Amino acid sequence: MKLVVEGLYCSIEGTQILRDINLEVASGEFVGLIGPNGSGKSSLLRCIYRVMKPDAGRITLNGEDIWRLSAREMAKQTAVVLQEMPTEFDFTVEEMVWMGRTPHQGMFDYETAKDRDIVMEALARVGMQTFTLRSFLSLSGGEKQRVLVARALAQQASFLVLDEPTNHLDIRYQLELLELVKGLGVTTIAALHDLNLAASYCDRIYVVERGAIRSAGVPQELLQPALIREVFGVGSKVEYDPNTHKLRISFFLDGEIESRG
Ligand SMILES: Nc1ncnc2c1ncn2[C@@H]1O[C@H](COP(=O)(O)OP(=O)(O)OP(=O)(O)O)[C@@H](O)[C@H]1O
Repeated sequence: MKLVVEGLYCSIEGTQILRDINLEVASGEFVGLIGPNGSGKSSLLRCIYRVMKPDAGRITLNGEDIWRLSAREMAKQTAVVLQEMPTEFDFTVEEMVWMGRTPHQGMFDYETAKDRDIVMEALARVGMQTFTLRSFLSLSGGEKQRVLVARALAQQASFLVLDEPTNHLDIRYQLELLELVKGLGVTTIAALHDLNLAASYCDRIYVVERGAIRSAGVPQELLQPALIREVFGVGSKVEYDPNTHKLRISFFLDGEIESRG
């Protein structure tokens, strides 16, 4: 599944939030969005998963304008994991994950053994298989996050949209979740605050700044101290770790190094 965003403009209540956004996620690619608070990452993702209608521009999945897809087709193709998913009613963990199967079922279809296997496997993959009957609202933030990832897995979508998916997770689950998603080989776009995680898992990264794409590239070329300073206003040291073959970025505020030295 290939995502293309072309010339996207979006405003909320008369204020322009996104301007002239152009980006692509190739089939099977894991692309990250990074940028300061309020830069427009979530708004861009909202346009991509079709809850916000742009003023201008086009978003296509495999060449098809997403606004021409039915809600059901859209739900079959696109799974979304947000930081805070508002839930009006309390469901059990299992029920939450079953919702991922809804777009695949007809109106009079019963749950099949295959659906059940998919749901249980999704729960097992995020380590939540012993929580099936627990109330979703009673879970910790990280447990909720893992259930929402299980729901996305159960949906078996070919395009994943993740908005800060590691927000509530402890370090082990952060790594496991990103390994898991990466291992699916599904086209993915993810807003990530943690630049080290972005550097480790993204094939390419777009930098969002004040509602526009400032730059894009592979992590090793893009994530340089000069860019990090200009975008995030902090100093940084970027090193290549020969053991993990990943970038390791440490951050400091101006004056910190001198005052400690
Ligand atoms: N419903 C809304 N009404 C008014 N302004 C909004 C609304 N939603 C978002 N904005 C504004 O749009 C801009 C972009 O917000 P957005 O949430 O997309 O940024 P973000 O990069 O995801 O931020 P963060 O890193 O803090 O999550 C911000 O200035 C925000 O205040």
